[in-house]
Amino acid sequence: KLDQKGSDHCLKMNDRFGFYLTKVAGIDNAHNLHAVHIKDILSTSMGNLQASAQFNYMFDIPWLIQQYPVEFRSKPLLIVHGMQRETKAEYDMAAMNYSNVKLCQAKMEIMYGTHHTKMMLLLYDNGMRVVITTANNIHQDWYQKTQGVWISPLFPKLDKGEASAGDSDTHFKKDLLEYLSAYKLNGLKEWQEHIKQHNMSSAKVFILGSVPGRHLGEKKTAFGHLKLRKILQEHGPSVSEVKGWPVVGQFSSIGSMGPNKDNWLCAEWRESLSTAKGLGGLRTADAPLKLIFPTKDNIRLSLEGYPAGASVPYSIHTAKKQQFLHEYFHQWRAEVQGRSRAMPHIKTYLRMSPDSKKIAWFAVTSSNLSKAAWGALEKKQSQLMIRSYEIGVLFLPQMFGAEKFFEVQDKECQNSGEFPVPYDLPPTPYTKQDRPWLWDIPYKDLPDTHGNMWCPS
Ligand SMILES: O=C(O)c1ccc(Nc2c(-c3ccccc3O)nc3ccccn23)cc1C(=O)O
Repeated sequence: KLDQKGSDHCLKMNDRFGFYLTKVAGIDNAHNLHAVHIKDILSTSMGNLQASAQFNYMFDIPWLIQQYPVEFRSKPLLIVHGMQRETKAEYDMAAMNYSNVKLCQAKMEIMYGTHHTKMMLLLYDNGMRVVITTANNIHQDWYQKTQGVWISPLFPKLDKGEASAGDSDTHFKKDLLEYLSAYKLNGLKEWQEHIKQHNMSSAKVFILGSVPGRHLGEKKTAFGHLKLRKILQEHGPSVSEVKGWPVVGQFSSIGSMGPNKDNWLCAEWRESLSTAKGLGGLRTADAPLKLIFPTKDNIRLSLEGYPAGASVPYSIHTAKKQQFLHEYFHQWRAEVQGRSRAMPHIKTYLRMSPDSKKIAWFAVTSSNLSKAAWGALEKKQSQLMIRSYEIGVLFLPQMFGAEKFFEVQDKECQNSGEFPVPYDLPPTPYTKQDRPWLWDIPYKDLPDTHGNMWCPS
């Protein structure tokens, strides 16, 4: 269905970028025309599935199996997770009911890391697809939230002796293989082989991966925010073109980033996201930073009500150590996509023109605003320490035949060149009364959409 040029005047061209939002229940269906549900991704219209691999943080295994068409439910399924102890045992138990399901536990050797990566590898009889998303493999992540999905083109199988390594200008295949080999898991070897046997030259996005470790030397720029810095240094906009353009970060959780902005956020991290091509030494005036994170009232008045906040785990213990963040906060507003009340679990990052009509690049990823996900430089900046597994994709205009920048799509129907940014630009600052959503304190003053209060135990 996704490759069919629908009759609906808006439907065509929506696979230009391969970037979609998930369907949201309870809003005008006009806002779901370009959106996808997990059942659409796994449907027979996408290919005759032979086997699949599902990378994620949270799994409801029976629910996941139900999302496959009945004829695909007994195909080999590899589940890659990072759970340990009781939760690992729960997953092992749940999988026992399905003889076609195998589990693969990612090694979590650095404290506080998570296996956050949300990715599907789909092997068909005539090729394969890679899908990178922000949604967990549980019902509520695909029900009333704003989530992002990138669906690759169908990558054809390489002929046996085919010379070309089947890679793209963005080194998509090489970077995906480098990411998977970093797990050092025998259980992934067969999928690394499947990827080697397919022609991925049609991939126009860059891979942004994170793998736990202390990455140095050549590997220092292979993952995390230094990978993004490296791509922007080489292929990004020129310094003169984006001088003073704001960096926008949008996410659903926030890690601890030190007592002031210059520890990591407005130094190392913003340095990478505001990188431009050319005169490396030329320090552009610091790029303005706009951070989009739901307010308490965004959550309270959302389609789900306060329970949406269970997926926005920002703790008061962390928040009170970094009040400086507050000045950068902006509300969640997505009138453009009819999703102001569909709380964000998507994570996106972009560089926006001052008039907010253009963007120099766009990234969608599992990475929240945290050192665990993006990495933090250590030992006199000689190594990048990352705690979690993450993956995302970066869109650069020139890879999609756009002149210099992407025009921001400012209404539902997308014209060819416009990029469908999932929320309203420019972002709306918090009011004086607004507070960031904190998930571990009670809210008993005002009821939510369903008339309930929030009393976390
Ligand atoms: O995407 C997201 O915003 C996201 C954010 C955090 C997250 N981890 C997480 C963790 C945790 C466990 C171990 C070490 C670090 C941790 O943060 N404990 C909870 C509890 C409830 C919800 C999430 N929790 C998972 C996701 C996700 O949905 O994948």
